[in-house]
Amino acid sequence: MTSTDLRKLRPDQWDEWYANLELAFGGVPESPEERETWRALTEFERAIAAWDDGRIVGTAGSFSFRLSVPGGAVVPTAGVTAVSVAATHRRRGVLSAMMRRQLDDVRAAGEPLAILVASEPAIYGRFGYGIASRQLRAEIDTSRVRLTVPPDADGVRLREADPTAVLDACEALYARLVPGRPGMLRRLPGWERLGVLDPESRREGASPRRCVLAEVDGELRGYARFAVRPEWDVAGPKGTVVLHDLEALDPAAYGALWRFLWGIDLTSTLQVGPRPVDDPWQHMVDDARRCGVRFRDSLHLRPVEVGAALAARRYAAPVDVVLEVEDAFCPWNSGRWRLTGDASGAECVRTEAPAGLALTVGDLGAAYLGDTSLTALAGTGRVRELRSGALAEAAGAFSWPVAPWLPHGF
Ligand SMILES: CC(=O)SCCNC(=O)CCNC(=O)[C@H](O)C(C)(C)COP(=O)(O)OP(=O)(O)OC[C@H]1O[C@@H](n2cnc3c(N)ncnc32)[C@H](O)[C@@H]1OP(=O)(O)O
Repeated sequence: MTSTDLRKLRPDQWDEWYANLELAFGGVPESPEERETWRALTEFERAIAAWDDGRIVGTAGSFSFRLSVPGGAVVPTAGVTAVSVAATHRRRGVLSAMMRRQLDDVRAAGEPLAILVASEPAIYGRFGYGIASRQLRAEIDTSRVRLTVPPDADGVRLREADPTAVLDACEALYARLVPGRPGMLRRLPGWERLGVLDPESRREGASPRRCVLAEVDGELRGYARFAVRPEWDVAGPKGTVVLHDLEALDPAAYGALWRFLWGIDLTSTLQVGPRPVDDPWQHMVDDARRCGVRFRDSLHLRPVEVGAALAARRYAAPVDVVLEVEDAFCPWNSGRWRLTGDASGAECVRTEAPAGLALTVGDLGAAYLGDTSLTALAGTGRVRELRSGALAEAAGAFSWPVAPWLPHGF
């Protein structure tokens, strides 16, 4: 397939475009509520359709996000989405052609980063994406595991509310947290709807979504959206609390919300996720083994413009290192870059100076948000130290005290 078969999507072609995507994901149609949400969020200027014989056989799109990066900046970022190729046209290079077009477009738009959530992690490494954040999931036996919350959690008032009625207030609280946690997205209007998108087909026997607010002196300090899946056996109740999302501004509200979820009557399991890998509740329990904690890849990130991407974040320690970057898919990034920076600012410019560290653009993407250590990547042999001391210096600088986390897919 050649790039001439790729065209920008027109609004009247959305149904066919989306049907290709649904078929590639198994063919179970989404609910009208889900379809409407995604149609409304589609940015047609950024959506690609691959055509063959008058039919759409490939889809790809992207959202214009702003991604929170270490240090608090929110950076223009392409959120790659809706990638599919018809089963009849697989493994003929349709995906490769769409990725080529898309990354060229992202570069032309001046966005230094591209991110995605992969259906299968093996797909995107060849296009220069690295795994930049992980997510935690847990299945906690709340009948056995004890939770200890800070004493001031007693001063937090909890109140249940209709999730849709309090959506704006919850979104305003979420927005306050974005700069403090790399990997979160500054959401455009409309994206907050994901928090209450709750089709019955996805509930798996659980209740409609509920929302509990944590307030102190009438001020919103946190919220949790959750559902309850009731279940009974001969021994009695053994229901499950399904936590969808939880945000809090301080430890008191955070503790009060977790204690509430832990203690809902007639339940003995709390299903959690996706959460940050450094979620503090893990240090508030007396038996971490009965919490069924699992981790998996979350955000895949690709520096589209290495210089602008590295200059946009801050560094945990002073760094002055020349990086020899290898980027086979976007060769404009290949070559040597001098990165200087610290916690207050950074610069990354082309240089002819000898390199201290050699790495691929995918490994740079993996390290970018501070989750993947350059030292660990050096252990794979892919990151190579060319100047003594450069690895320790760069690894310390790229690390970050708050783990990156993407709260929701897209
Ligand atoms: C961000 C998102 O939207 S993630 C969603 C991705 N979509 C899906 O998973 C839906 C189901 N799958 C599909 O639609 C298709 O199989 C796709 C999009 C994954 C691949 O499309 P194709 O057109 O077949 O890929 P293409 O022919 O361009 O393959 C390019 C390379 O990727 C490899 N590749 C393709 N799919 C996979 C996969 N699932 N796992 C591992 N490697 C893969 C190919 O083998 C090829 O390798 P090569 O360059 O070494 O020869």
